[in-house]
Amino acid sequence: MLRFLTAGESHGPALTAIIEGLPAGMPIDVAQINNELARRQRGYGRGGRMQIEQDRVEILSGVRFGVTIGSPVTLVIRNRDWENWRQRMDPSAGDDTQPVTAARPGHADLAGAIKYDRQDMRDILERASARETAARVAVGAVAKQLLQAAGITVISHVTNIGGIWAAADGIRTGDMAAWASRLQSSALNCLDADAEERMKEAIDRARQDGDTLGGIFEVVVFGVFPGLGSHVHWDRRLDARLAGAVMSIPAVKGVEVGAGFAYAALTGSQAHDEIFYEAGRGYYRRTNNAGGMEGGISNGENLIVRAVMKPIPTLMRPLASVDIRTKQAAAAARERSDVCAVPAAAVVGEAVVAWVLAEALLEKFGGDAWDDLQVAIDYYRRRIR
Ligand SMILES: Cc1cc2nc3c(=O)[nH]c(=O)nc-3n(C[C@H](O)[C@H](O)[C@H](O)COP(=O)(O)O)c2cc1C
Ligand SMILES: C=C(O[C@@H]1CC(C(=O)O)=C[C@@H](OP(=O)(O)O)[C@H]1O)C(=O)O
Repeated sequence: MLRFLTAGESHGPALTAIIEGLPAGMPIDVAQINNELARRQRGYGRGGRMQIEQDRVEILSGVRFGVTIGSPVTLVIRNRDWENWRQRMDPSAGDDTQPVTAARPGHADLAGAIKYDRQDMRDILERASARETAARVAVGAVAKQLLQAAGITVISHVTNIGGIWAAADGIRTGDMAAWASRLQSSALNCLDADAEERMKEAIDRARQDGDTLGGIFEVVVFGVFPGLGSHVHWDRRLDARLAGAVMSIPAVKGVEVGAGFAYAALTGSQAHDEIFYEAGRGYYRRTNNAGGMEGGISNGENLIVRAVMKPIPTLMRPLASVDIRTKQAAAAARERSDVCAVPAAAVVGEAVVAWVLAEALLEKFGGDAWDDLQVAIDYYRRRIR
């Protein structure tokens, strides 16, 4: 069984992840993990924190000479900002003279303070912060390396920021490598250069107004063979597991698979992807409204998962709130913050999708030893050809 936990506060010393259940003998490329961490830090509209951090992973266990040995793998990402927060975040001593008491609508502050009986909402926001997604991207980067060996690649792109749509339909069927290299040069992880300019202007306007923006990103998975996930029980359905994983990204409020909510306006004959067969190629579809999954099982087409991110809750022109000490009206707390983080959320989306697929892959093929896994995948590929 493949599983992971993360720990760490946003302004604490470090983020930590422990991955258990990786096959022994799997090569781990640290540079590739760091590349994913750097991708998550990019994106027009991010705040001052990303100028401070230069996320890099350290591996503390489970790997020798670049290869897994079957024991739990510990990943650590140190917070450079910790030096500036020691006084207020030290685990053993210190005293915060600036408690956060005016809850930000849209953040975890108030609900978390009530639930955990905290008078300083920093005790909540430090862990609710999407800083945690750096650890998940490191974990996802390891999952991506596992998937690579099976020929599966996960990419993402931004389709909407602040209501501005980017044209990008071709990516769902085209050449993955070409899309990936085009996305590399985009400030917003977006394929439509005109839309990107308008999105950047909208982000500038929001920043000037003390406001924030959300948007939509899409994750596309190339090279998936049929048979990951299962129809036999609710918690084995691949679509359900992917939706849950993507919904767990802070600020994600909706997830679609394939045609998603557009299905409402289609008839059955328009909606479903007709089945064809060609010797050598096998079964295939000319459309992919299903987003590569039927009955909770991958069907061999590209996986397509979209998610909407709500606007960032911390506003420089704060909304009305209440001070939890006095119960008097107060402007919501202001902290250094992003104006828009949809491109970063898209990279996190790739990571969580990669993780779910890695889990499903090992469930299907077993995962004690790297070479056993390759043999099992090769056999299966031959069988379904
Ligand atoms: C990559 C990323 C960066 C984020 N940056 C900020 C930020 O700078 N300020 C903020 O208030 N919220 C930010 N958020 C959103 C909050 O973390 C999120 O809204 C909060 O944890 C409440 O959770 P919920 O929106 O899922 O209810 C970010 C989210 C992501 C995915
Ligand atoms: C630190 C990250 O994102 C943070 C997510 C976040 C939030 O409230 O979710 C608030 C901001 O943190 P800070 O208050 O330190 O500026 C973001 O920068 C990161 O993505 O690595």
